[in-house]
Amino acid sequence: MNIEEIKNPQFLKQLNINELEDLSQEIRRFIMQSVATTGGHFSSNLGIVELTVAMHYVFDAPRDKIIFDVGHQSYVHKILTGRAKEFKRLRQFGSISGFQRRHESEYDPWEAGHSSTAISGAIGIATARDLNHDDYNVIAVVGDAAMMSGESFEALNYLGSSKHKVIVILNDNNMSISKNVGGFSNMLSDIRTSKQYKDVKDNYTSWMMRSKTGQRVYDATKKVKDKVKERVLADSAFAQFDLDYIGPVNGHDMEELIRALETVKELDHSVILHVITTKGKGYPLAEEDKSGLYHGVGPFDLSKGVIKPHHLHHQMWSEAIANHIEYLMHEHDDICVITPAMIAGSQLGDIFKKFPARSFDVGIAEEHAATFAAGLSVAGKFPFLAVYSSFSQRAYDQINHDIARMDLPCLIGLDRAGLVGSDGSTHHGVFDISYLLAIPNVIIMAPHNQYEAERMINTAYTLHDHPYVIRYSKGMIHKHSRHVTNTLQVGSWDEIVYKKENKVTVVVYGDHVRMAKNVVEQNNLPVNVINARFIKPMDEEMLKEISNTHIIVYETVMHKGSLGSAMALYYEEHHRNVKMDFMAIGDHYVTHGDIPTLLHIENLSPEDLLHKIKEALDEERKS
Ligand SMILES: Cc1ncc(C[n+]2csc(CCOP(=O)(O)OP(=O)(O)O)c2C)c(N)n1
Ligand SMILES: CC(=O)[C@@H](O)[C@H](O)COP(=O)(O)O
Ligand SMILES: [Mg+2]
Repeated sequence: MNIEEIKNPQFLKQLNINELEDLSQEIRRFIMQSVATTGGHFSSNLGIVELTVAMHYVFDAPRDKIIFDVGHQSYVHKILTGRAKEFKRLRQFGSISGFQRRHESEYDPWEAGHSSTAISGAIGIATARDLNHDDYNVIAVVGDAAMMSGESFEALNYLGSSKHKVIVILNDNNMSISKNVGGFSNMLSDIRTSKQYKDVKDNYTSWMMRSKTGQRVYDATKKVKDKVKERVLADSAFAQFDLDYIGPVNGHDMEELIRALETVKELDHSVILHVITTKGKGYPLAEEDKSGLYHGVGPFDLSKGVIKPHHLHHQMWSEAIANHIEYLMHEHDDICVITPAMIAGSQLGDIFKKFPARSFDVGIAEEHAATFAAGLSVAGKFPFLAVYSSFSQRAYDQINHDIARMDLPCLIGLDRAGLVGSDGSTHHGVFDISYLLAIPNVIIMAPHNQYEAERMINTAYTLHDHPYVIRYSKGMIHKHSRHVTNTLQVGSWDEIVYKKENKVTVVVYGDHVRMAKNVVEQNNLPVNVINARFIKPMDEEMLKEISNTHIIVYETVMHKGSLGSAMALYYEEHHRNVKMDFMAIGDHYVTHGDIPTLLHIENLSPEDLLHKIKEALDEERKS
């Protein structure tokens, strides 16, 4: 069959088990070839092929609502719902997102990108369904790592007492991006491997095979399961939530999956269906991957596998920051490192190998990560919390209430700050300055090169006086092997280009310092470039010095709550009438795509900055 010709999943209901299995293999091959060409989320989608085909065989989307938690594993769903042709331009500007998006399809009733929202959303939809006296099914497909995040537990707790039926499918591949962590994960492993469960599963599965209807199977096996529940499941989380549980079911056995889905479809109450899958199924290198190398991939050669590009002279910001933290950890044993499930993305692998006693992966639990850091700090440790800017939004109150209010010495590394590109609106790190500026005691830093980053980290550790935030993008920077040990004056800005007679000043920070310097120097413009490397506190001397020039503040964050807005407030409070232009993101979400294109559509390209500078120069000439 030509996968790209699939318009909707209705055809599945005419297929027999063998045909469904053959189709699954074709879809798996399509995903391998397509994602290895464009990049995207690879192993999660390879592992969920049969489950997604079986769901669309048993349920009737779009009337039945199928929600994928996070949504990075919804490629099979998108292929079955008429979007296969778009995979040539997956996650590119103007084409389909890598997550469920409601504007894309009626088959996407929900959308996400951040983890652990599916069950809460599903309960809301199911409640509305019953209030409207409607009767469709609501299915939330949740990965084992997403299941272990706070919001999932809040929702499960509520679901146990709610009369609005939701089918929760736990897609358990025992992997987060890298190895899953935590007590809950260990409990799932016990279920997955317990002898009692193996016996029941084998018998249960054969009972299910013989049955004609799911309900009879369910009734027939209920007694056995209650027995098993007493022995194996009694202490399992699901039993504690007073939620019914069915499984574990082999997530690559089409017949078993269909039987199980038909059973849960007929039940008159909420249920957790536990499905065991293999992340990366069908591509051995991905199946064996425990480090997250095949979770999110760039384009790669399937015959060779993902080869981590060795950046001889360049490195990602994450690497530069992690390398310097590691360098300090050798010297100072009070430094601890925390990550909420992003060891690979935050390049912390070496630190976890070298300092296992002082490195903590807390799973998808940004709230816990931040307050855990606060606890370490009050007890005399110096925590480095590495967290993506957009994921840190989950920990707003913990940073505010547990860290800043107690004014605890620590360092928060906000990775993926600014526009991230293909992950799109849920992942752009464009809100952190807005949410941090209002929080007292927090010091916000944005380095423009490795040396400045290392000096900032040294400053935070040496002064040991406040919570410091250092924000850096997904971009690459020049790699220096030598580490620096000196510090910076907190709140000091830096004159990259400065002449007293210049009438226009560009204020930038982070990656954009180099861009602005290039624009000014390549066009030979009489314009100052100021590196506002401390977003908070600002450099008040510098603010006064440039206040008689025409100031252009350029940043790739939301304008509301930006550095520019803080500067305008400062000048207003100090009764200085200053000409200011603001180049930042307006009151909307930025879609997915390559960064140059996104900058262009946001009027934030280097060309846009050049145009703004020329306008300001003209205005100054005329005045
Ligand atoms: C709040 C939040 N934190 C972190 C992430 C990054 N993230 C995306 S997928 C993922 C792992 C998901 O594992 P699981 O739920 O088991 O799904 P699988 O990929 O194994 O199918 C993580 C940590 C996120 N999307 N949202
Ligand atoms: C789905 C998800 O949230 C993560 O996989 C994220 O896409 C990782 O982003 P990076 O690729 O920037 O590490
Ligand atoms: Mg998983």
